[in-house]
Amino acid sequence: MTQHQPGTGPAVPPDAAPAAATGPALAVHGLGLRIGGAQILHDVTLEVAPGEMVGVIGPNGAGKTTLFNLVSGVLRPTSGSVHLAGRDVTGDPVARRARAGLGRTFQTSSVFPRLDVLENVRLAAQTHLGHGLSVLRFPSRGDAATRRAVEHLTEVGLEHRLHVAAGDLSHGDKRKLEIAVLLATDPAVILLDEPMAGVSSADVPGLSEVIRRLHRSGRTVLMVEHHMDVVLGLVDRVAVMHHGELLACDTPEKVMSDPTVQSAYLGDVA
Ligand SMILES: Nc1ncnc2c1ncn2[C@@H]1O[C@H](COP(=O)(O)OP(=O)(O)OP(=O)(O)O)[C@@H](O)[C@H]1O
Repeated sequence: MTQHQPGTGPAVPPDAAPAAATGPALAVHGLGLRIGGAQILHDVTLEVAPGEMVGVIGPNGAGKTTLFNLVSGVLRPTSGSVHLAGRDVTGDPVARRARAGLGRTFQTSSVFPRLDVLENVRLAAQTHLGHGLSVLRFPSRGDAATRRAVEHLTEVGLEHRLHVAAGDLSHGDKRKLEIAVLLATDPAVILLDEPMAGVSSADVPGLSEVIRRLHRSGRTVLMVEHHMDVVLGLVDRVAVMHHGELLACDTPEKVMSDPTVQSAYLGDVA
């Protein structure tokens, strides 16, 4: 098994924190968000170890997206902190967190539909390597960005679709492409925001396998996903949100046998 070493790519971001050998890759402590009179998120504490995959589940409105937005920097918490590899990034905007190694996919597709599959990933690789964001560069197969793009497209199983327009891919393949785009930026921690959203049931097993491979390659992943069977079959631990709080975080087996969690899903918890 290849162990991914975050930040060892050719272009190490100048403000990237050195990986803490023993500490969590991602830690949120006492995280809260209050908007007006409403406490949207309340005192969430969660740590994700390097190489660990944690799923975040919960009923609609539980606070999963809010947690992701606070971790990625889209929202600023009104209490608590976010640390990446031991570095406090609570006050950092999205771009700075991204440079520090936090990569995120979104619920809605974020690829360039008219560019082909290879170009989409090559652009991300080119930018990460410091070569700028231009489709007008004339890549050759030996080009570092192109090689990197092909490598990541192979990792997600799209190596046979390099010259298909991204807009012509199925939802499942678009999600794989988004993951390849993310990998091209060499993220230390990957946030997957509902990767199965809009994906046909026929595409779910293939996409699940891609996510499983991400995990097996040693990457650190935090994933929000509504498909419980998908989450429970993939992750090391599952965090259950309810009414803006973290109800439980443990192995899938322990969490699913927890009476509080069962009540939350049956709607019994106040
Ligand atoms: N900007 C905001 N202002 C007021 N309320 C908000 C705001 N953002 C989110 N909320 C509320 O906070 C709660 C949590 O929302 P959030 O979108 O995080 O839940 P979720 O678990 O991701 O739900 P879903 O599974 O439906 O996507 C919801 O009740 C939502 O209406």
